[in-house]
Parts: sequence; C-alpha cells; structure tokens
Amino acid sequence: MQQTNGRNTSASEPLLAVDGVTLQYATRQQIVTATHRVSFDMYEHDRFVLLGPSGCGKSTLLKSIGGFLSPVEGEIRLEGQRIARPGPDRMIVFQEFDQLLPWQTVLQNVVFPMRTAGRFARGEWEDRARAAIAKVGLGKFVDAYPHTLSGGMKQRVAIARALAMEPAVLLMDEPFAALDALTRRRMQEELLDLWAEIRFSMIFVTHSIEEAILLASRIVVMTPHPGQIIAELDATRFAHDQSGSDEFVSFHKQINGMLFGQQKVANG
Ligand SMILES: Nc1ncnc2c1ncn2[C@@H]1O[C@H](COP(=O)(O)OP(=O)(O)OP(=O)(O)O)[C@@H](O)[C@H]1O
Repeated sequence: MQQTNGRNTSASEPLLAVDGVTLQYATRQQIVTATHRVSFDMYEHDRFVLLGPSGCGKSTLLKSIGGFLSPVEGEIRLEGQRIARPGPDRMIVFQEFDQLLPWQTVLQNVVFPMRTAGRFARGEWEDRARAAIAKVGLGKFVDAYPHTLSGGMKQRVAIARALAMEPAVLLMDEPFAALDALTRRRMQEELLDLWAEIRFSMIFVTHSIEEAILLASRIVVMTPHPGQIIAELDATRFAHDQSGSDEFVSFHKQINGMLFGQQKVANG
C-alpha cells in the first residue's frame, strides 16, 4: 500500500499551506472566534501535530482543512489549490468509536469511501481494503461487525479506511483520546510503524504534550481561545522515545511552560 498518487509537490513546496486563517462560528447570541490568523506550512511526509488546550480551535482548524468550514480571513491551500470543500484527498479519523457503519463489516466499512468517492477501479476496492486492514493487524477480522470489536480495533479500522484512500493528507482528531492508557500507547507505536512503512502525511490533533512529542516530526503549539500559534517546534528526534530520556523530559517541560506560561518563542 505504498502511496502511489504522484503528488506534484516538490521538496521545497508545502503540501499544505495554512495562511493567516481566522475561523469563526456564528451562534444566535454571538460570533465565536475559534482561531485568529493562524499560519503554518506542512510538507509531504510530515507528522504534523497541533497541540493546545481544550477550546483553542484545533478541531475547528482540522474541520477547515477538511473543507467543512471556510475561513473568514486567510486561506488554506493543498498542493497550491485553495480548499473550498471536502474531498477524498483529505480523510479524517475522529476520536469517537462510533465512526464506523454498524451494519457493515470491517471490509465493507473500508470499501465504503472508495465506492462513494469513485476512487480507484471497482475491481481494486476489495484488494485495497484487505491490504489496508492487514496493515493495521486486523486481517482475521475482515468479516466482523463493529460492535464485536474493542475501541482500539475500531480505531484501527478507521485508520485503515482512511489510508486505503491514499489521501494527500490524513487528518486525525484526537483518535486515541478515548482509549485506555496502555492501548493508547500501543496505538501510537503502531501509527509510527505504519508511517515508517507508508510515509503518509498527517496532521494529528491532541492536547497531550507527551503524545505530541512521541508522534510528531513538527509540533505547532497553540494558545487558548482564540487559538493562535505560540511556536513551531521540530520533534523528529523523539519518535519511539520511551518518554524517559532527559531530553524528552526537558522538551516536555519547555512545551508545558509555553502552554501555561504563554511565552512566545522563536521557531525551532
Ligand atoms: N459548532 C460550534 N458552534 C459554536 N462554537 C463552536 C462550535 N464548535 C466549536 N465551537 C467553539 O470554538 C472554539 C474552538 O473549539 P474546538 O472544538 O475547535 O477546540 P479544540 O481545541 O479542538 O478543543 P478540544 O481539545 O476540547 O476538542 C471553542 O470556544 C468552542 O466552544
């Protein structure tokens, strides 16, 4: 399942450019500003993590990259094209365990977006789905229904379903937040292993500093409501770190200080 969709970005061009993006919700009573003039560039194969406290607009930003909410200011470009609507080039994995269709098997769930988006030739759907399911270690469960699976297994199916589409960017909205600590840790390791194999490009939202450090190649740290960027940090050196190294602990402290002390720092 190597990504084969021939991206037309070069190493120096961002895959995704978030450019001065302000996002708002209009409720009956008021306008809620979720993010204020947020900018960052993401490159192909990045494991890009948006980290910030609850309510800082991480999920809203992901929704906007997904094409479900238009910026009131600024724009988001994928491979140079302004994002105006949802598309199969941006697949989202959510936190909730109920994101699978309960009346369909694991295999049918993974085939579903390929069928509805008309992605790949019809004759390839099942093989592609089986390959993706095998990649997340659920080869024996292709005919199982979601209600018979654990939370971690359901999240693996959701990841397989998204990756089977070979999206330009995989969007993950706290996908492991509802899992117990041990399963969460295992899923983080598995996601890194999958990335090493397939080298997809991903944006991962979390409010866990530890998860951000473990998973990210780059971390964007955001302020509380309305979300603005405090810092963009390189975290490549911490993948698979067992969280015990002195460098890990000191990086954790540095980010903690940014989130709670709100210091502006230079990009690193
Ligand atoms: N549908 C909505 N209508 C109005 N306001 C909303 C809506 N969705 C989110 N908001 C508001 O926008 C702000 C950002 O919310 P968002 O869910 O993006 O934050 P978040 O950083 O993802 O938080 P969490 O980590 O708790 O999921 C919050 O103040 C929230 O109350």
